[in-house]
Amino acid sequence: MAFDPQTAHSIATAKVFMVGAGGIGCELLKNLLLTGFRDIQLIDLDTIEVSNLNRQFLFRSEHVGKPKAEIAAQSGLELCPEAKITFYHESVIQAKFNVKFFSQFDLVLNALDNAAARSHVNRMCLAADRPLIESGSSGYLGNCKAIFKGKTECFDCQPPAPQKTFPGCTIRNTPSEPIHCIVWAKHLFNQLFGEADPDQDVSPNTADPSLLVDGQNGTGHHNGAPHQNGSSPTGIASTVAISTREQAVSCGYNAITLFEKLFRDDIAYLLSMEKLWEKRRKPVVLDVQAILREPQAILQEPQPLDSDRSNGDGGSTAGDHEDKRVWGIGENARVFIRSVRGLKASLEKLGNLVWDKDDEVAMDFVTAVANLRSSCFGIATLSRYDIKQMAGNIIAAVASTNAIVAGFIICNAVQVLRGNQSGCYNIITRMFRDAVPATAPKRRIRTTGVSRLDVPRPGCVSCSERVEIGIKLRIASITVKEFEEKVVKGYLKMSAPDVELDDASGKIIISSDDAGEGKNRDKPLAFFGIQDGTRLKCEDSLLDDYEVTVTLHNDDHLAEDTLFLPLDAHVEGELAQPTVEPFEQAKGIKRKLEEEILTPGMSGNKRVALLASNSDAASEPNGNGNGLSEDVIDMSHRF
Ligand SMILES: Nc1ncnc2c1ncn2[C@@H]1O[C@H](COP(=O)(O)OP(=O)(O)OP(=O)(O)O)[C@@H](O)[C@H]1O
Ligand SMILES: [Zn+2]
Repeated sequence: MAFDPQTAHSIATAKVFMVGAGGIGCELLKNLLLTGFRDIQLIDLDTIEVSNLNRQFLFRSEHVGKPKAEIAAQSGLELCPEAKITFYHESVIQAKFNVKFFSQFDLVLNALDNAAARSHVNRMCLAADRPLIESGSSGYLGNCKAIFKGKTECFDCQPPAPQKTFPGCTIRNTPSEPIHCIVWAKHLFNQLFGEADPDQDVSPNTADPSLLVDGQNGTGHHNGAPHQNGSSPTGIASTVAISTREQAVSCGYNAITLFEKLFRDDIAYLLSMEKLWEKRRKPVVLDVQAILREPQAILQEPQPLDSDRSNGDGGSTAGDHEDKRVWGIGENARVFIRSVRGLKASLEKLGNLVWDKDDEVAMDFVTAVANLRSSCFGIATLSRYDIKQMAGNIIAAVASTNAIVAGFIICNAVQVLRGNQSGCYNIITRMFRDAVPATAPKRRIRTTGVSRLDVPRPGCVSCSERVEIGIKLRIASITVKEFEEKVVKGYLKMSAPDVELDDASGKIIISSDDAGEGKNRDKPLAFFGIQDGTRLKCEDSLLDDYEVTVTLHNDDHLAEDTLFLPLDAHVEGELAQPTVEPFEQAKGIKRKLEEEILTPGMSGNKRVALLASNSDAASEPNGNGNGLSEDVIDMSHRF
């Protein structure tokens, strides 16, 4: 009833593909059906967890453990029996969902939670020339935008936001906050049980700039730092020259020996770097035998791990309560010993482990290690629950954000079906502190800013026509594995790459058939006769015609921590900016509405209605008929 007959017909006959049936996906499927969409295919690889139920309302407790895709389809059909809903309980990153598959849809809607899948669907839609509506939420922040091949910015046009990192010296030598010890604990996990990463060294760093005296490097005699293989002034032999992993292997992962190395010997070694502690509080060494002898250590033995422990965002359970208690030092020591034993057994059975916040033993290990290290440095210890939030970068999902984002997906979708690309917007919703009027108590306001879609970024490896790129790297040292992971998969975003020499030999360097298991992966590129100026042909076997030719430029002077540098790499700060700063505009309009329109004393609910109806009215003169004004509207309402 709300749409003109032509739009209503387009909606009823449109064939849409919805990718992801989680927080945004559940809202979106409901919206699609209520808007009149009747031909929907949806995909989700996951099964339903208890912690999903608070916001993923298509699922009920009896569905826990069942596929999200199946139950979403089933609940959707209950809501709208005349709809045709097809579901797939699997990953969208598969050869069977090829360009031909994507080509059958009028519209693809992403409701995903990870960059790899988003980037993949983005590529598939570009290859199939199908409009994509991309969306995401993180706490109170939500975003939705439409992507049209060659006309607007694609998902890969903007590089991902950099992850927050800490200086290596803070992590290895001078932690001062719980998060420093948590990061160290995760690095230690990888060193001991996972794939060792040289950037994640956990042993004392003798090259710490704080040790510099008279411009000398921190390994000399004049700076207070002992030689790497020498004895520290405490008389404890330094252990830093041997890798943490080698030491663990040589002691058979004996938990007590490891404890003594990590929380006694290495701390003593740090103490011997006297310069570090001139202006800082000195750490203390822990005595594991004394800690374990303490009666409270036995009394405070942690509860056995139970299976109903909350996974972070679910309801409250007995395990949940236990998770929020801060352990005593004896408990930390005992959990350390127990988790080292558990992880050692898993390592022997499964090979290298990957840290996962939802793996109970891995999480126990990180909690105990972080707290023990905090105890050495006089930093507050935290509960397992808090450490899990920080270690897992968990940001609580907010149902209202998902609902708003899913609403805007429909706004954009309807414009796509009307063939009105200029009626599609980049929409960002978030909370901020209310500053108006200045005298009133501060309140939190949700504001939604809407800006025009940006044009594609020239040189974007996903959406630009150019398929030739240049890359600077150290050909003699970068391995095939690093090239595949960081350049071909990471930078070129290929899911299942085939790489060969672009010459008469056509020698294969990386094959998608090997699935990352091929031999010679640890050899440097130079091993294959690759040299300065060699060209490589890279193809994604999951895409029919996505091929990039990469010219390799040798550069032995790249910064130590830089593996490669794309020749068209844009400098930070030069990134395309949104054409309007959505929040500034939204804030301005909100202020205007408050000053000019709202009657003082009006109740909260009426304000919401007035703001909403005023937004609708605002669209009239501009005449794009989508309920959104030409450049920006404000949908703010008060909480
Ligand atoms: N490659 C993929 N193929 C299909 N579905 C995917 C893929 N990657 C992620 N998904 C799905 O996308 C959905 C994203 O939803 P959401 O962000 O709400 O995640 P969630 O796992 O349900 O929630 P939370 O992470 O907060 O517990 C998930 O249901 C997830 O299974
Ligand atoms: Zn792009």
